[in-house]
Amino acid sequence: MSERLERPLVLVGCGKMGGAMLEGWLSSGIAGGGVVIVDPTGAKAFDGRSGVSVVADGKDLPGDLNPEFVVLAVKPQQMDGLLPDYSRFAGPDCVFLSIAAGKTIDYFESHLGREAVVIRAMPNTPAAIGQGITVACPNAHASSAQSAIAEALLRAVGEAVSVDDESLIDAVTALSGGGPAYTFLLMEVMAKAGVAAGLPDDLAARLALVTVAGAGQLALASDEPPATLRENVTSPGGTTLEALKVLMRDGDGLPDLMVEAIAAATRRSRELGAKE
Ligand SMILES: NC(=O)C1=CN([C@@H]2O[C@H](COP(=O)(O)OP(=O)(O)OC[C@H]3O[C@@H](n4cnc5c(N)ncnc54)[C@H](O)[C@@H]3O)[C@@H](O)[C@H]2O)C=CC1
Ligand SMILES: O=C(O)[C@@H]1CCC=N1
Repeated sequence: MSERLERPLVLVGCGKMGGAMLEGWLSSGIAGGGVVIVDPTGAKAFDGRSGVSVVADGKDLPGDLNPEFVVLAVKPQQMDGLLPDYSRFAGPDCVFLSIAAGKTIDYFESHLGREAVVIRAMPNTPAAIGQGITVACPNAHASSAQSAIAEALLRAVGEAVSVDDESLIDAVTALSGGGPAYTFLLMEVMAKAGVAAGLPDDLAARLALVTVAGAGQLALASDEPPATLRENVTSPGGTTLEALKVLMRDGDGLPDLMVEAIAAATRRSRELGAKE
């Protein structure tokens, strides 16, 4: 990887998502200027790691700190209260990279100053094992060099896609941001259905877990689209077809349910953005 930060990266919020991304950045060595974590919990999993320091509050950051990136990874509802502590960094040399659901570029510009360099991104938790996917949208102030470093940061934890149309990020949040939860739910309900069909709990849980994970790996490794891979499992007159008749039923089947679910999450992302 050629892009590397030379000045500090400040990570504001080191919870599930911020921590997952930080793990990838530390193992890739991309944060060449060191990392300062701001988290009231003390980020115990990272405190003491090479190149990492931790403070409990943005007000405790050194006065002469000159970060290259400030990554905002707190809950959207916490953002209003803490942004004033970071507005002093806003300017052409510092990128604010937000992963908060709903919070728009305009929101950050209005709190940090219209000149702030802002990139709104939406990652997902498989970032913890380097298999996430993030979609990012930069504002007009982000230079190509800054966008390239942001992309390198995101690639350190999986795939990264850049879009110019920010309005796409709400649906991205619904699809891939929350997507791991839907997949884990699939594992849970498949296991429960297996138990209902007579399998012991442990065996059903293992079958559901390895089947969903294996199917995902197969889909990633294959040149065929998921629909073809599905058809490959579905023997004419066989067992899978009977299950799919239920799952793909018009009106109350999985396709209609998923459209409704993704629409609900997209709507919620827009609502979170609308709240100041
Ligand atoms: N969990 C997920 O799957 C994803 C979450 N996100 C976004 O990431 C953000 C964080 O979500 P999670 O990591 O799930 O939440 P989390 O609750 O695990 O992490 C939030 C962290 O912020 C810390 N925090 C609270 N107040 C703070 C303050 N004033 N200054 C600094 N740190 C503070 C908390 O101690 C906690 O460690 C949210 O905005 C969410 O929309 C985005 C994509 C996926
Ligand atoms: O549920 C949420 O609001 C966050 C955004 C995507 C995944 N988790």
